Amino acid sequence: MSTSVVWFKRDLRVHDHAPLMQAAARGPLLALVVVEPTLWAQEDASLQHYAFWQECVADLQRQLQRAGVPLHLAVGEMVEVLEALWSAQPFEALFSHEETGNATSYARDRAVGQWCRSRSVAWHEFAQHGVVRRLKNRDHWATRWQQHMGQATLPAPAPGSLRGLTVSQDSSLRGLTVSQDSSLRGLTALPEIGLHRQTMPWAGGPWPSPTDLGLGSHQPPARQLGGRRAGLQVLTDFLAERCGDYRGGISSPLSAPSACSRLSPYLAWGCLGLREVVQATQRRMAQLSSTSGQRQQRGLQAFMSRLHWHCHFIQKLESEPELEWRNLHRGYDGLRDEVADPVRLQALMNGRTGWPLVDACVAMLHHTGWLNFRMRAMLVSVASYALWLHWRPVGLWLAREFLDYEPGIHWSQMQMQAGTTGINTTRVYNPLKQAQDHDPHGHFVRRWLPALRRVPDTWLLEPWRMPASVQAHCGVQVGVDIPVPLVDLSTATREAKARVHTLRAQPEVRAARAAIVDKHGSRGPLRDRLDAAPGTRRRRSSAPEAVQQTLDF
Ligand SMILES: Cc1cc2nc3c(=O)[nH]c(=O)nc-3n(C[C@H](O)[C@H](O)[C@H](O)COP(=O)(O)OP(=O)(O)OC[C@H]3O[C@@H](n4cnc5c(N)ncnc54)[C@H](O)[C@@H]3O)c2cc1C
Repeated sequence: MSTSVVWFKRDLRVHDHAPLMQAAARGPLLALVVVEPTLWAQEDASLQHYAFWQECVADLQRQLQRAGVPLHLAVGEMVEVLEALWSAQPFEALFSHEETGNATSYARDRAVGQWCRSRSVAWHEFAQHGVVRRLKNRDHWATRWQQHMGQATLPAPAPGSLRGLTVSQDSSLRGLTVSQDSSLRGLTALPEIGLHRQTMPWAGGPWPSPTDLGLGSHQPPARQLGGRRAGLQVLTDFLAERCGDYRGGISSPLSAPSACSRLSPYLAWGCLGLREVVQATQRRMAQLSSTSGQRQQRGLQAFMSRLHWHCHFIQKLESEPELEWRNLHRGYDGLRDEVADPVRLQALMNGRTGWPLVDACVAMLHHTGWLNFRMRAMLVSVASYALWLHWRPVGLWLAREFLDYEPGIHWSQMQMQAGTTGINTTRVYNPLKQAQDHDPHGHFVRRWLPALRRVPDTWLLEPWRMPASVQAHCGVQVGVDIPVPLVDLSTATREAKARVHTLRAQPEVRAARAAIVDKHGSRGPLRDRLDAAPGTRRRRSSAPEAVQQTLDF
């Protein structure tokens, strides 16, 4: 019999949780979540993530309590927490899922590995989805994904079945220190650190306040609620009904909020395991009759391909952690200035670019914490081409705005949409064309931008062009109620595309593609589908460069 600590990170559930079950099979365990101030102080973290995380942790605590053990909350840097725990109650093993996180969590994991070796604690890490650690290239990756998803899911521990590890003296854990790195954003003094075992809710107790963690004050008023219970409701509802609208409904920002599954935050924080979602989807597909359930069947097939993409994109960051902050294809270094033009960046972040669909998307995102894929891609495309902003500062802002921020998907997608991977088709979304296609009657822009409610239909696409007489008639002033775009959209985009294409055509830039395809490109029949935007039509051509140049403008 041996004693273990089970460390919950972005896997906040007890179902299909290999670390928990393996630790339980060996003996008593201590279930642990940690508020790590350095992680929360990073520029990609925001208050909505913290609030959602707290809701997930509260739900996890209920799940563990049912299984017979309390959930322990510690506040501090992970190595210091482990050291304090170990001093109070030595343990032999640490169990957790592998995490493909940002540079800070990666460095933290390396430090934890070192600490474990120094204390002869065995660290057992388990794959949480189809991402493969230490992968050399993408050959056979899709087959491995299928195998992983096909394995039986682990049940939740039976009620009262887990044995807890008792820590003798909470007081002996006091006095942990927090990194005082002055570069940390707004980190102020933290409350006394220790190991706490109060029952939920922990309000006013050991949770550090958002201010303590430097997390700002904005919460999207209509964000999704955290926790497994909420995640299961969303899954059930999607599989039962909403999946019928998936195909055809996911591109328009009007239909997408209900046509999309809305599972992303629950997958990002691990309240639901990817394998259980894959298997629930397969079961539902088998249940649906081939005649009456055809629409839903087709929706679920398309949805399944996205579940595949989930891991395909996270794998990129797992295999190349640097893509979080530098171009995947180094030939694109220097293309855009890493220091963003502050006026353009602010206009984008404040939803004041002047292009109605762009500004409406920013307003919706700020209110809900969510946006559908096509609108995310359009935002990044406008930022990267028309506004010529580097993907890194734009990506940091969006990471904070997306409730479902998942570093592997996020940074891979940011680079793909900004055209710096070197292997993907350049996709430039024209926000005016997108508005015509996906919001032809202006319902979406009028919902999110009140000033446009008074603008006549004729001027809805380009309201800044309204003649003075029309402005006076509808009581909307261009330059005050409606911003004037900072650049001429078609000229700026044309110039941006020309710059990218000139660079791409250089022999050394072309030559470097092969190595990137080998490491990151999808293989076989999935190859094109995996990297394509949903609903994007592709030009058929056998010449790779011709495929690369396909433009959606
Ligand atoms: C610039 C940019 C940044 C993005 N950042 C994130 C992010 O931080 N976190 C995140 O989960 N998704 C991200 N996406 C992908 C996608 O937009 C979201 O997964 C999706 O909108 C979430 O809504 P949903 O769960 O209803 O999606 P659904 O369409 O119902 O898809 C189900 C699940 O499949 C996965 N998925 C769907 N689309 C993609 C995709 N294109 N690439 C990889 N996985 C996908 C997600 O896990 C999603 O929850 C980003 C896309 C872009 C263009």
